[in-house]
Amino acid sequence: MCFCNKGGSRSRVQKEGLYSTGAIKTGHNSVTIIRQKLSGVVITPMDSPLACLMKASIVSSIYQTDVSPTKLEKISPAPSQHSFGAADQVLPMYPVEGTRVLRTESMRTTGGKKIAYAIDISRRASMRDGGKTVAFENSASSPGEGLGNGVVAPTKPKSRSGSIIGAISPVMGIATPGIPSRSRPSSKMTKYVECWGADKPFANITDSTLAKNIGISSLAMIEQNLLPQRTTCCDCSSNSEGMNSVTLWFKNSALEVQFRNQADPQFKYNVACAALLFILIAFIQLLTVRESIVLYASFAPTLITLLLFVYLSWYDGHFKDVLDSHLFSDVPAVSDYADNCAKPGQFPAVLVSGLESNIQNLSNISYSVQSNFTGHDPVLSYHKDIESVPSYLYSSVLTLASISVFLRVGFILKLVLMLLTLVFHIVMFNKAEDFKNYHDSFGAEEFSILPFAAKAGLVLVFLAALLHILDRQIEFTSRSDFLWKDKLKFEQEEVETMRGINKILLENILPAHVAEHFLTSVASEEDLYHERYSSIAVMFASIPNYKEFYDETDVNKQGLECLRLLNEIICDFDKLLLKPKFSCVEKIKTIGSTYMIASGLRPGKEEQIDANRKEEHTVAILVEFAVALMTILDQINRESFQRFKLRIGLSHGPVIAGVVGAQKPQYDIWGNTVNVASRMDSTGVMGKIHVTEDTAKVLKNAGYTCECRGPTYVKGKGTLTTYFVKTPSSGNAP
Ligand SMILES: Nc1ncnc2c1ncn2[C@@H]1O[C@H](COP(=O)(O)OP(=O)(O)OP(=O)(O)O)[C@@H](O)[C@H]1O
Repeated sequence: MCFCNKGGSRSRVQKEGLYSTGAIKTGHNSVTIIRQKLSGVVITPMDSPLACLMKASIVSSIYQTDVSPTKLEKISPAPSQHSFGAADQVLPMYPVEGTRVLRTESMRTTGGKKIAYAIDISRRASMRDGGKTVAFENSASSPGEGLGNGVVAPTKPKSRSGSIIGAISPVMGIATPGIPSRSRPSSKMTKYVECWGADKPFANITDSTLAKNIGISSLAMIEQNLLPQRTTCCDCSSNSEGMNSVTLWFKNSALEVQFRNQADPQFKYNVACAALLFILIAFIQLLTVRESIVLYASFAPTLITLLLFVYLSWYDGHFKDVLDSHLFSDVPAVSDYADNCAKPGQFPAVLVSGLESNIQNLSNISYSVQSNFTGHDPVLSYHKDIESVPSYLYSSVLTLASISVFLRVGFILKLVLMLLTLVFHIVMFNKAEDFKNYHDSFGAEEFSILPFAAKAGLVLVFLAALLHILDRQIEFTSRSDFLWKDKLKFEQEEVETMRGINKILLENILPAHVAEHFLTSVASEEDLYHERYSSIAVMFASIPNYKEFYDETDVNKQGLECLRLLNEIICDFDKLLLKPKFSCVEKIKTIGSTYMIASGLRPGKEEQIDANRKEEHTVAILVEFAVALMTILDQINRESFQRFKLRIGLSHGPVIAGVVGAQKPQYDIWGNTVNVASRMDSTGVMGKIHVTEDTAKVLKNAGYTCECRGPTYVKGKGTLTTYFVKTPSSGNAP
């Protein structure tokens, strides 16, 4: 096998980001092979500062000394000096810049034979840097020094959960990516886990306790950080974090843009109310003011415009299509209105209120002014005119109120509009002859020193001031609300992440459908979780010669290196489970070096398939899985110079599945089928799939060839006729 990364060469190390190989070979030949392998390693330098630091950490972990990046750079390449001698020989270590990090464990002795194995730790230490790796070649030295002494770089097994937690750790505040935190849980968390009982594991995982706690902490956070301590309009700005004290704009411009672009679901109601108000004011004025063509002409355009905007705001989606397709396709401002109208601070909003407030009043007042010049039968209409003067004031009041209430823009723009309205109205009041007449007729008794126009102006100024204060207060509240929601959204995301982690953790230790049960179950449901299956397939795949490999010596850190290799094997087996084809295969557990799996454990799945076909499928898929396991192990053997072989036992039939345990609940299956499958393994032959007669029948129906083994004594069952399934490796593929 070649480690080269050229062309289509099959390098397991390069294909998968996680690997260490171990090799046990006997005698000098094996060592030579290792040497050949090592000299074929791809040389790829790491050049970034981060890479240098990583190099340093790797080197220091290998040497167990502090190696700085500078020191590392000084290490000269000497690939030609690989030295592999006799098994016990002390070999020098040469860090080779640009080659894969490799360690050659010192030789170990098993059964009088000298054994060596090499461990590639480059991937395990996650030393990848843009596809480049650094390599060190080493061999044995005295115990306690260098690589040859069996000291292993402190690499972490990359578990599924580990990687997941690592991936989400920034959100959760877990510092080390990819490494599950093993720190003691907080007392709150401990109490929470203590609720898990034998009868109800994972209890409370979805109940409201956690949510309540989160809710309380949210409220506390809101009180502390968001809600102003004193919410009077005068000092609200001083308490506002992140807001300009005068304009109340957010200091963060992105947040400001976000705030301004918020959709306003109330907009259409505001437009409708503004239109209604206009119609009412117009109606009142029609009753009080002398009718004339000028009056009607001044109302008409405003009314038409307002009604158009009401229509647009209520039927925006539909009308936008019409606008785009036919009427106003050349007028972007109009055709875009449908999109914009729901956002406060947009042009149409200003226009609506502006039109409504000003045109209507201005037209009325200008009519009043104008009536003095047109001389509309002054004798007859004199009394009517001066009696209608207060209605101008009331209309102005309503105008200011409509600007304040219905106009969905910032309070500053509202203030500007109100000031403009005020100035214009006061000027018109002063010019209107009717106001003077009214003052002469009715206003002389109270504050006669002030003309009625001035009194009206004062009223309007006070009103505008009051409305402005209210506007400011409302805007402050809505901005605080926006900030609050923004922070709450962030916290909500965290809660969602927590839920996600819960789910992932559960799904990592339980089959997905069982995890789902615990995540969604309610307290009233049955306490002990269990399922009965009439026909599932169970498989035990053991590596009998792993026992020979396993050894507890100083060289392999009291068995740690052997365990590392087993972990690699199991991890690779686990990866198979992720294939869609094996989605119905469930890993139950590992027992020592035995891998226990079952298929058909998903209630409700494949219901469309009839019972016989389902049975065939569950058994056949396990055989396929077994073949895949064998292929994987062969590959590992090739790369790590091992001779591991799988011995597989398979059976099918009814089982009962359930979750047992309180603090560490475990999903498991029980029944005669499981016992028999286990016995098929223990009485089986290395490299073969051993099955019962019933299972062999099912497999034959599914198209597999089974070779009768003959009567086999099975403890607890007596003598059974058993079969070996023919697989590609056994020469006769089905
Ligand atoms: N859920 C399970 N997980 C792992 N192994 C199991 C399970 N159920 C049964 N086995 C294994 O199946 C084998 C057969 O079980 P059985 O109950 O027939 O015999 P036993 O007398 O309990 O086992 P032994 O004689 O090996 O001690 C046992 O070795 C047992 O460990």
